[in-house]
Amino acid sequence: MDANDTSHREPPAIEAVGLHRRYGPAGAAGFDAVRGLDLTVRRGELLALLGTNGAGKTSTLELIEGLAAPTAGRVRVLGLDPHRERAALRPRIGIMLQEGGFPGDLTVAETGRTWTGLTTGARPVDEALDLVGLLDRRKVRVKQLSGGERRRLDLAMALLGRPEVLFLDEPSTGLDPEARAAVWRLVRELRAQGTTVLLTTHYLEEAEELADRLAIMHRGRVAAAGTVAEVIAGRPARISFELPERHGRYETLALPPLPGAEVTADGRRITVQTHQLQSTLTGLLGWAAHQEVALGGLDARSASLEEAFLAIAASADTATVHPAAPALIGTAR
Ligand SMILES: Nc1ncnc2c1ncn2[C@@H]1O[C@H](COP(=O)(O)OP(=O)(O)OP(=O)(O)O)[C@@H](O)[C@H]1O
Repeated sequence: MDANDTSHREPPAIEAVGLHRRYGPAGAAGFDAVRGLDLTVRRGELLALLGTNGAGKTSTLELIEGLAAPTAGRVRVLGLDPHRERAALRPRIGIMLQEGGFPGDLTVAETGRTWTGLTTGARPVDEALDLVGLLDRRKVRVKQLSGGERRRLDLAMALLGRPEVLFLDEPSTGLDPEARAAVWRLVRELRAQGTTVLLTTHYLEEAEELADRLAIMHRGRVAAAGTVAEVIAGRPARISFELPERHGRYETLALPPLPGAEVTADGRRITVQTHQLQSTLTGLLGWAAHQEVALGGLDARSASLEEAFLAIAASADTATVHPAAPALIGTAR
């Protein structure tokens, strides 16, 4: 057993097992937004929850934050039931909502004083405002803040209690690049100080920059989870190009044998997926040179998080995948 492994001593920061959330009545009139979700976030870890639109991220987050009870399954945060034991848990967690919705007539400092009552109050308001660069805006009314400043106020309020677990719901949406970089620096600092962070984001780059591990949701479940390398592992590299058009038609071409590769054709555009990028590319380029075929818009890339995400998003679609070459590609018209 790993000497640093404390999992046998204390429960994980967040643990969800077989989580379900249903909106509406049983039967066809209702909708299962979360369908048997399993998720573990270790203490001190930053986990990014990604997902296709409507995958159920917000519905899941609300269960973990205790804002709603699951239809079935079990969720624990710091060993507590976040819905039933909300009063005990609330001061130990920080929640940055997508829309903080603070009253517009209160000043930034007044908002901090009001909000601090909901937390342990461990961090002074001015310190939280300073962390997000809003200290000099403390006397400004919330309604006078820019969109980006409001987002930073949302974050400052989530930091008031020096939370053990921090929930960040799309923290950098609406921020300009400079403010985003500042938020990322702050999140890294908090993580380095031992704060557990569960972050939802639509930006794959944000997940790659910040997360120890990530989980990709699709249709109410976790479809893939692990480090970026683990999520990408096993995904094929991709080569794409266009067949040439000659004399108003494009040619019927027999691609060379590309062992282990999968070839798909969409008109003239050919996509080759392979786990041996170098040898497949070598075979393809050698063939093209020999046949004197120009491969238009040739693009070859290793597997990426974006590729993995898109593959998961498309997984319910019925993509036609042909077996490996040799294959007849192209249609003479
Ligand atoms: N109150 C509700 N009643 C019925 N269906 C709902 C309700 N809230 C959400 N849904 C549906 O549940 C599914 C999951 O929604 P949810 O907001 O959790 O997804 P999400 O992953 O956060 O999406 P996005 O990334 O687009 O914000 C969606 O199909 C949504 O339409």
